[in-house]
Amino acid sequence: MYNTKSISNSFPTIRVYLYGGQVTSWKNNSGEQQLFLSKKASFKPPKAIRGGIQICFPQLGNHGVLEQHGFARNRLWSVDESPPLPDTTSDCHIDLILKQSEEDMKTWPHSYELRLQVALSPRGDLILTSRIKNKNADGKPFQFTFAYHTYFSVSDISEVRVEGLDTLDYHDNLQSKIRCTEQGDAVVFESEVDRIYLSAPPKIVTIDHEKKRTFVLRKKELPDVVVWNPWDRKAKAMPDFGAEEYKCMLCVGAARIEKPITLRPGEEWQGRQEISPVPSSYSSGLLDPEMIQQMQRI
Ligand SMILES: O=P(O)(O)OC[C@H]1O[C@H](O)[C@H](O)[C@@H](O)[C@@H]1O
Repeated sequence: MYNTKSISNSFPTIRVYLYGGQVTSWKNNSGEQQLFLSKKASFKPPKAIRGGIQICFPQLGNHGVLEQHGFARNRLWSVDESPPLPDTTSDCHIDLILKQSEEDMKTWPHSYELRLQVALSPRGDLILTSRIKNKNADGKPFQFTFAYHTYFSVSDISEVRVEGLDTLDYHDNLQSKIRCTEQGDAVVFESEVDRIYLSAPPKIVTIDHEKKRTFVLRKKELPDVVVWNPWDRKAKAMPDFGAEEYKCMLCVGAARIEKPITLRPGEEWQGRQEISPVPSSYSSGLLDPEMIQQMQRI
């Protein structure tokens, strides 16, 4: 079917599908899966693969006239034969590229190159770098939004909290995108959540209390953050998602939505998301000082 590419840095391994340019698996040194992939995921067009890390381009959600989350996640990408040099010290990477198709030109009449580099750092961090270039020959600029829609695997959603988003404004997709302000010192999950946090700091942490694992997400040129869990009712309504699977996943991903990017012909934009899984020992509402020190060192 669709080609997969795997890279391995002795043990941490990553699987990337050419369909969607999507990372569908990321295992750490102990073979533990870091990303959620639905047991009911479809690997066939026109459905995007439910889980992993989806590349949303040139539109996120329904914030535009294109299909939900744009077309990039539903296209067959190619291996990039002339990739740019990696920004990391890693020599362990996969490079993919997506260019416009005749079909896409009907709805988004632009010539572009979207390059994606998926790299594993020497210590096992996952680094995604996207480069988007305007190749229009007619002199026209184009505008787009973008996201790494990242499905983390978690032990139990009720034991998870996301830190780094306190006091920020967000658009609440459950209330017609109205602008709200985060009141809590962390985001916790007791019902459906579907938000876009605006102008978030470059580091966001997702703490899985039960698993004692923290995902430290760092981002560049991607000011916003998508946070989503469908909860039970929506989970049941999605054909490619198990009714109970909402309990073991959480989407937290770097995005650029509020201020779309405009590129003139020849211009290039670059956006990056880096995830470091670190052990955490979070208990009773207080951060363990050892963990704070460890996170400061990262
Ligand atoms: O079902 P999908 O098209 O993959 O979208 C899954 C989710 O993605 C984002 O987080 C949106 O904010 C949600 O509204 C949407 O339900």
